[in-house]
Amino acid sequence: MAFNGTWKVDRSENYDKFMEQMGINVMKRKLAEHDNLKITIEQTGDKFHIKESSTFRTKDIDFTLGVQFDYSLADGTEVSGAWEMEGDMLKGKFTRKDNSKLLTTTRTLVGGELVQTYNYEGVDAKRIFKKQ
Ligand SMILES: CCCCCCCCCCCCCC(=O)O
Repeated sequence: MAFNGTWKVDRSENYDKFMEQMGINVMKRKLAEHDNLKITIEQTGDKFHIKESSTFRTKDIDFTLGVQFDYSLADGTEVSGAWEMEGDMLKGKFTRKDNSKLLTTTRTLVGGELVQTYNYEGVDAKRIFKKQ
């Protein structure tokens, strides 16, 4: 499956502003900018297993496309939502449990890189991952 493999973050765009909009304090944002995030994606049909590793934590996540699940962001913010596949793009819609606001995210492959976009309350960001 196209997303399968291990992806290491290479660069980010507007990620600091996005995290600020999320309410993350400046100290945590500075650390998060250099989190060395690595995700391993294993897709089998509509089921995904994700291994996430960063300077903050390692975490295993299992989800099925279209099925809601709970997830804790690295800063502890809890969200609930689901991923859907639309064409070649993964689209995620997650709702924060603390304030019911929507965080949307997409994953797509562009020129051999995995591009993940984020939107929260009008602020967009991107993180671009290279395959290992
Ligand atoms: C603390 C910075 C905010 C980062 C936003 C991350 C949004 C991720 C949404 C849900 C991810 C589910 C698990 C996964 O597919 O990797």
